[in-house]
Amino acid sequence: MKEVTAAIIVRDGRVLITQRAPGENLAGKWEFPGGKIEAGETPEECLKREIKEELNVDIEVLSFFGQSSYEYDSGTIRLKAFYCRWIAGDFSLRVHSRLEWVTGRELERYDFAAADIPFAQKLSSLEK
Ligand SMILES: Nc1nc2c([nH]c(=O)n2[C@H]2C[C@H](O)[C@@H](COP(=O)(O)OP(=O)(O)OP(=O)(O)O)O2)c(=O)[nH]1
Ligand SMILES: [Mg+2]
Repeated sequence: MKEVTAAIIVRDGRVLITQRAPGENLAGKWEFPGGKIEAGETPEECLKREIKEELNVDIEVLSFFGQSSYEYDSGTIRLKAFYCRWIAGDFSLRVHSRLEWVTGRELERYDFAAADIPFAQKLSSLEK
């Protein structure tokens, strides 16, 4: 099982979502940025490293948001999401094709990776 972390970065009432690039697994799907936990890493360490690698910003990991598992054809993943706060740096796209800051209601319009759908639903219900 792949253990993957995802960042729920909220700023001014909007959450950051990113689109997976062409040629990647799940290309074109939207996700909460993050990646696979490496040996010896805590989920929090993984998330800070991944967000720096992928978006070139520093974050603080605040609290656990939720966990989801999904059996893709490519294998089963367990996704752990954390509320995070941007600390420093300008967002730049290093592995994704797009990023958007969206409200809970707007989340419903995006085609999320299957493992992310429960998170998108939870965020949109928190806003209602
Ligand atoms: N980062 C991330 N991955 C997700 C999400 N939802 C989801 O199904 N995945 C899947 C896609 C991948 O098959 C797997 C690992 O994600 P990844 O491709 O971001 O891993 P990584 O950043 O470590 O990248 P790499 O070193 O393998 O290239 O998890 C999500 O919200 N965030
Ligand atoms: Mg990633």
